[in-house]
Amino acid sequence: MIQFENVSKVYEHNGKELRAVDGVDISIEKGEIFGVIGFSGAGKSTLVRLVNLLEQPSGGNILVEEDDLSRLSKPGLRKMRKRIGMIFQHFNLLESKTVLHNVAFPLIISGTPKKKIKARVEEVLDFVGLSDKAHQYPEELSGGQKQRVGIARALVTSPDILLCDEATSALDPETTKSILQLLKRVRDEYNLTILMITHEMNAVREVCDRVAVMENGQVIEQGSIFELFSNPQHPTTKNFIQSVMESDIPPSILSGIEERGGGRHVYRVTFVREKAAQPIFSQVAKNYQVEVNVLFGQITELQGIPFGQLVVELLGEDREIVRALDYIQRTVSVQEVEADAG
Ligand SMILES: Nc1ncnc2c1ncn2[C@@H]1O[C@H](COP(=O)(O)OP(=O)(O)OP(=O)(O)O)[C@@H](O)[C@H]1O
Repeated sequence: MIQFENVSKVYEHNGKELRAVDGVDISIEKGEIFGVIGFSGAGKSTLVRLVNLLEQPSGGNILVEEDDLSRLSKPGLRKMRKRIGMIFQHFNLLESKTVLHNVAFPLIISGTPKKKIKARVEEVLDFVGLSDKAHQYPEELSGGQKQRVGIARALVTSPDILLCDEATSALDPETTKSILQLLKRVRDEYNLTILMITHEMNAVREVCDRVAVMENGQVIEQGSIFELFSNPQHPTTKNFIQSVMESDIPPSILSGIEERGGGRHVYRVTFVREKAAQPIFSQVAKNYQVEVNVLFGQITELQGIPFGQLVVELLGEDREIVRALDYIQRTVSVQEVEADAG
């Protein structure tokens, strides 16, 4: 549906070249919610501006289905703009206009007949749950309600792509959740393709099917949410995941390990899929002369798949521990924990 092929965007800055987007290859399927995550300055907004036709790439191609965005004729551009809706971090609503007028605005400027506008605005306001706010003004709404107006306005022209630029970054966690759920409904009921730019891993984890991690204009890693969370490769990806997974061992537990002799038999065990439910440790305790002391951990779900990490200490004779470890490693991934590394 949206294809980035070796896309670059170079700016001149103080006589120097700045590669805001640098050789990006991403392929987004129709009906997919695709996240692009990165710290400030990674190039995410530039990437969005290339899709919403505000800027031209310096190199490479962006295809929307069969259309190459840099080769569109003027009528082609107008048509493409209608196919792309956008929502923003600060909502970008017209403060002096009612909710109804804000949502109707894209149809008014495209010369849609009044009757059609009324019916379509009613429909999308109902979809976002704001039918009763149609005659209120933005300043009378909460942040979440304003973003709902933003979503209704983006949907009113029936686009098939929705671009979300930090759409939940100005909202509290509860409101964020409800907006993300609404975006999921947008995808499910209208079969839109959603490109979501964010620096919040929680938002990505909540709704995205796949994600690309950007740094210095480049995609450093991409894959399904499950792949990235269960087996991140790049330190920046690991950082983002740690921000939501609390995989760091708390200092009090680390110092306890140190006191007991430096973490020789402390391991981080990662469970995925059905293995999270397997009673591995009770088997270990039963079959080997080893006690299992669970120090820290959490089990969660990613895209409906169980995923967990436990930090365990194995107590017993060295020889038995080696045998027990061998058994554990046959089923799940095990990594030794250094007391000072976590
Ligand atoms: N019009 C421009 N002219 C010159 N440099 C630019 C321009 N737009 C962006 N940049 C630079 O390109 C790099 C990427 O910026 P971009 O805004 O795309 O990053 P971002 O990941 O969206 O960050 P943020 O979340 O802070 O907006 C930055 O170094 C930025 O300073």
